[in-house]
Order: sequence, then structure tokens, then C-alpha cells
Amino acid sequence: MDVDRKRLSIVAAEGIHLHDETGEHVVKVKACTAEDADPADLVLLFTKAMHSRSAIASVAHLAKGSCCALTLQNGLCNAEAIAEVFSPANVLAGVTDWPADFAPPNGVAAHGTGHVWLGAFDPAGETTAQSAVELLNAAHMGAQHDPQVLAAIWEKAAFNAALNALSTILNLPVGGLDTPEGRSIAGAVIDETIAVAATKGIAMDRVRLLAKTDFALANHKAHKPSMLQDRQAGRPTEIDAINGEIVKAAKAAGIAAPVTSTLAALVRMGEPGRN
Ligand SMILES: NC(=O)C1=CN([C@@H]2O[C@H](COP(=O)(O)OP(=O)(O)OC[C@H]3O[C@@H](n4cnc5c(N)ncnc54)[C@H](OP(=O)(O)O)[C@@H]3O)[C@@H](O)[C@H]2O)C=CC1
Ligand SMILES: CC(C)(CO)C(=O)C(=O)O
Repeated sequence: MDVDRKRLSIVAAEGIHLHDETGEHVVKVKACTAEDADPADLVLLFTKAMHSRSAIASVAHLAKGSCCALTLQNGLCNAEAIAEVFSPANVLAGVTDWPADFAPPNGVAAHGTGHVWLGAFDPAGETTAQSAVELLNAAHMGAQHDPQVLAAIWEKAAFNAALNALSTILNLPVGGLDTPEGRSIAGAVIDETIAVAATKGIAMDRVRLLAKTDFALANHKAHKPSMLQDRQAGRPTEIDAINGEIVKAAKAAGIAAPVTSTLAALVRMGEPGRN
């Protein structure tokens, strides 16, 4: 499902052209707008975070019976947006580190393999979360059920608040951040986010998060984070849903998050319409 009718008609006619390390694959799919969508077992919300509310509202007619909705988007508050439309027991949330770029008009360029970690938004949804894991693994997505998925979502937000924001400010792919300065700024954002999450009772795993950051710096050197892709295409970024939500939570808890907040301000200064 998409909002762009021209793109939908190309995808419907020619399929999605997926380029990965094994070559090019053409995947035929039914492509349609939300109003033409058939009843579904699982809806995956994969817009940018600022479009979550409108996208999920457009599929409200699918939120019946046991139909579930899963977000693997970056940022905080996407699952909450889904839960305004779907019953909380049918909301699944998680994160992914699969790196990919949209290759217009109907292509996707994948830059290496990745994983998915997902869990239930409400304890009543844990069995459904397991079924979603099995479904994604039938498509070799490297999915795992994570009963502490809120911590994983905050860890991903910390990762993105550091690397996506820095990469966007510097106009450099991930490999360009692999300097002592880049690592030090990323480490400060990670520590600030851990402190904010702790005030909400969320225990982030600092060692795991630093290891993921190291892995990205070493292995995803050519990847342009989605925020940088948005900036280069002249689109608004997800800065409010990532750094912005961390800073908002820090303020609510009465603690400082100066590095995360400064990166947010620098990214906002370059948003479309600001200059
Ligand atoms: N790219 C990556 O490698 C990764 C991305 N993510 C996260 O995944 C999410 C999606 O990212 P990505 O795929 O890169 O984003 P893109 O911007 O490439 O794709 C989002 C698509 O959603 C469309 N869209 C906008 N509004 C609606 C709507 N109301 N209904 C249906 N479709 C809509 C957009 O259309 P239009 O272009 O016309 O606006 C666009 O085609 C983001 O949260 C991102 O941070 C997470 C991990 C990796
Ligand atoms: C690909 C990945 C995991 C790292 O940059 C990402 O989340 C993004 O690009 O937004």
C-alpha cells in the first residue's frame, strides 16, 4: 500500500525490483491504495514516523477481528499511534537493522543482511508476536521474539539519534562517522538516552548498544541512514520522532540531554523551509 498512484501502477505492472548481494530479484505484489486493500491478517506500518498517524488511520477498516499491525519503524511513539486505531492486544512493535534504500521508481537496494526483533505492545499479544516472527522468518528476515521489546526500541532510538543525526549534519555515510570525534558524540547520545529510559523504568543494554554501533561503523560504511536520504532528497526528517522524543522525555523527567538536544537543533536548522 502506498499513497502515490503513479508509483503504485508501476509496481503493480512490473513488481518490485530488489537488488541485493545475490543480484536482482523481481517480486510481483498486489499494489494498491489503503482504500482498496483486502482484509489482512497482519498490517506492517513502514512509513516515516511523521506519517504514522495518517497511514494507520487510512487502514482503520482493516482493524477488525484478529488483524494485527506491526511497526518496525524508527523513532518513539509509533506503536502508540497504531494503538489509537487497533486494539492494543493486536499491536506489535519492534526494530530492524536491515539497511536498504528506495531505488525509484520501483526498486529497493539492500546493503547487507539484518535482523528483526519484535514483541507485543500489550502482554495479551505475546502469542501473536510469536506468529509474526514465524511469518517473517518464512521470508528469511532473521526475526526474533523479544519480550523486552521496549528496551530494544529505545536502544534503536539511541542508535539513530546518534548515527542518523550525525550523518545528516555532516552529510556523510555511516563510515564517515568512524573517527574519535564521531564515536565520542555517539557515545554521549547513547549515555543520555540510557539515563532518560531509566527514568521510565526501561533498562537499556549499554554493552549491546555499543556493540551494534561498532558493527554499523565497521560494516555499513557506504550506507546512508534514512535520515540522510531524506535530507538529500529535500524531504523532512524523522528528527522529532527520534532525538526530539528523547529530549521531550528527558525534560519530562527533569534531566538534561544536551548532546541529543544539540544534534536535534542542528538537524532542524537544515529542515526544508528553514533556510
Ligand atoms: N531505510 C532503512 O534502511 C531503514 C529504515 N527504517 C525505518 O523504517 C521506516 C520506513 O523507512 P523507509 O522505507 O526508508 O522510508 P521511505 O520514505 O523510503 O518509505 C516510506 C513510504 O511510505 C509512503 N507513505 C507516506 N505516507 C503514507 C501513507 N499515509 N500511507 C501509505 N504510505 C505512505 C511514502 O510515500 P512518499 O514517498 O510519497 O512520501 C514512502 O513511499 C522509517 O521509520 C525508517 O526510519 C528502519 C531501518 C532501516
Ligand atoms: C539502516 C539503519 C539501521 C542504520 O542507519 C537505520 O535505522 C536507518 O537508516 O535509519
